[in-house]
Amino acid sequence: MMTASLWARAVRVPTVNLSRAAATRGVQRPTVSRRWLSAATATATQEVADGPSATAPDAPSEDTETPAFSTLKGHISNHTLKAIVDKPFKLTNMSPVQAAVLPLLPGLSEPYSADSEEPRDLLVRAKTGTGKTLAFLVPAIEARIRALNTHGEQAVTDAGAPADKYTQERAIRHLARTQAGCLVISPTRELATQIANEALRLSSHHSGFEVRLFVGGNSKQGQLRDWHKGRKDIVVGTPGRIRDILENEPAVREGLAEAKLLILDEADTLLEMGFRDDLDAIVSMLPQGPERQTFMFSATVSPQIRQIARTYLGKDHKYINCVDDSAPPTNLSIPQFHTVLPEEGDQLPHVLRLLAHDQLTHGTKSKTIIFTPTTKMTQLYSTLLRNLRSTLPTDRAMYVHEIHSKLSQAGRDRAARGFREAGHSPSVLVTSDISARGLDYPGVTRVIQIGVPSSADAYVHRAGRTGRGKDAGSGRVDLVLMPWEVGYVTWQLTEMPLKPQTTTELEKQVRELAERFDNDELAVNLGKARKPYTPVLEGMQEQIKALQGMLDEAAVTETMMSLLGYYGTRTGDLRVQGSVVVQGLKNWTTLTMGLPEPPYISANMLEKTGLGRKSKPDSPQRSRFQPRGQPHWEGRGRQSTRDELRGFDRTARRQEGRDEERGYERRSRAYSDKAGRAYGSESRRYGNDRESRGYDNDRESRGYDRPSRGYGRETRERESDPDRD
Ligand SMILES: Nc1ncnc2c1ncn2[C@@H]1O[C@H](COP(=O)(O)OP(=O)(O)OP(=O)(O)O)[C@@H](O)[C@H]1O
Repeated sequence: MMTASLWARAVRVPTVNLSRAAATRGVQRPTVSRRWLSAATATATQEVADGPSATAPDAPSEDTETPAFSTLKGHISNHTLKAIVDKPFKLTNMSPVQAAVLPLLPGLSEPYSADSEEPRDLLVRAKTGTGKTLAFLVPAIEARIRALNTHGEQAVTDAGAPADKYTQERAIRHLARTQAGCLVISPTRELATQIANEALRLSSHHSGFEVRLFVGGNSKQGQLRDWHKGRKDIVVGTPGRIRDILENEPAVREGLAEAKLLILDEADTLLEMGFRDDLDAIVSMLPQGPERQTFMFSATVSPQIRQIARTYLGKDHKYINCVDDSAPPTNLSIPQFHTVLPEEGDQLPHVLRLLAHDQLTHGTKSKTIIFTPTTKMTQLYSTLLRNLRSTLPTDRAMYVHEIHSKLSQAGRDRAARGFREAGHSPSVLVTSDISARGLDYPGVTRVIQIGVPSSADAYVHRAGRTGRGKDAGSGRVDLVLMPWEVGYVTWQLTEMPLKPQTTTELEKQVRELAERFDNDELAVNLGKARKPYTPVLEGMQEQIKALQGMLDEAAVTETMMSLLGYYGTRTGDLRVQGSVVVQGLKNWTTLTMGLPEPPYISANMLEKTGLGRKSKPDSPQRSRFQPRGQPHWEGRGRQSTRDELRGFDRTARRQEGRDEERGYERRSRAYSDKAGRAYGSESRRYGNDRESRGYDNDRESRGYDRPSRGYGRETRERESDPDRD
């Protein structure tokens, strides 16, 4: 359990004012002890909206300890408090963001009144993994309970009977089934599902409380059936699916038209252009402010986003900033390293050594998330790692999961569940940025980022997948860069506490750990790890070489094309010429992936990616490794080869090499046939690999505390539906 000292070390906690209404009812302000347990590394500020970025007048200026949840007694309902301090959460002390938000209750959860002078809308910024979900769900539940009770009491008054329990309960039941209490929007399906489950856990002692989930990728009909059947206390969803349902389902529109609380989690993402249309459409169908209360939460809130946020928030909203702007935005206690590879070919061995280092440090508890820039890269790397498990101490005991947008929703759910519940075997999750925000996988020991992140904020959120909640203070982050990516650290990640680590340093550390492991000197449980490991480590390069001989050329080509697109918009951030990126990626195909020569890149393609004029005719970089000639083995991404060729590369190919294109296509077809025979349907190849089948059977049935109400499991059986998120 997170100790008070850990939270206290992270920030100073601002005191907060109770609403006038609460104060007049004689509710006591929770006591906040004022004591620092150790030197502060950051400060929290609480600002009045539109005011200067200054510490709130009542923020403590001396050492402060975070308050215990028990101090909320009388401010929140006993049932909610029980869920927090007893089962299922069992928490003792509030995190800084919770200490800033929750003492605003009960005033914060009161229905709108024109007389109210307290700000009711919140914009909240707090570091990753510090419990923002609870900080917004507790007020959401409390507001719902309060609204239901008020409605029930009113019904009794209207009926003229002083204590008519039946009338009261009937009125509550009717309201709960017809009007939604709160709408929570999150950018990804996984995060929405996670929030829905947290809401169920937090409301588990409130009899009959129900949470509805609307996300893409799952059957809309099923979600609508659930909607019509049950209560609508809290509704959680992704923007696309919620908009779709609001626009096309009058019953849902009616129910949500009365939702008095709107919560945007990962608000900065939702306020970016990609989601704004959906968001505007949704907001137009909800009650308008000030009747509607709006909360926005994120770990990253830029001044621009703050400006946009004002459009959706009341003029007197409260900005609660628990991040010290003069300190790094990531969790300081997590060691963060960056490695600039001497050459592109060092990428795969370095990543494998990082995994070996993690296993030799954490044993079977090793749990790593690897972020890659694109979906294709995620597919390719997960395949590579699956086939290179034998180079690691735990050999084939390691599970490799993958999550990206090309996977069916059932596959995504299965992978997320498998990784979340991994406990007795080392696990790796290879993922695109779908998993960068909000997801709370317990016990992640390390985050590896291959290539530069899409922004400094993306770095913060990715890094925040480790060192969370009770694990704050543990974990590690590694950023692995190709030689020409170094400028990103200098120019874009200046605020991050990154330390350089060379490939040679890591190599030495892993070698030393391996020797200690072989000599029985490592106090770490590695299960049935292979011993001695040192010879395996020495043979790693050979194994990589052998695998390269079997790699699917088309998969590598497609991955490179996706990387061209990714880096095409980032040459400014990297401070390099487009031609340097192009050459670097060509080197990656030969030196890391072992192609005998780099794939052809058309002028058209270069233009489309913004990487400049037609690159010089391919100047083959000689691979250090084995040339081709061995049978293909698994072609990730092959399915879309023809589509992609049609999309951007085909014209050029037609102009400059019809024969080549025909050959490429022929190889592609031949491969597809072979793949079909070998692996059956695509879904079997991508979703039902051996590992998945292995853990699904026994883990499927487990769930959260209330299996019948947990989200995310039933999706496996349902048809994936191509609706927008
Ligand atoms: N007061 C607390 N003490 C200890 N652990 C807590 C506390 N509050 C929440 N947690 C746990 O901390 C973990 C992270 O919480 P949560 O997912 O809400 O973080 P977050 O701030 O929303 O992170 P992100 O910015 O990545 O979305 C969860 O496992 C949660 O149960």
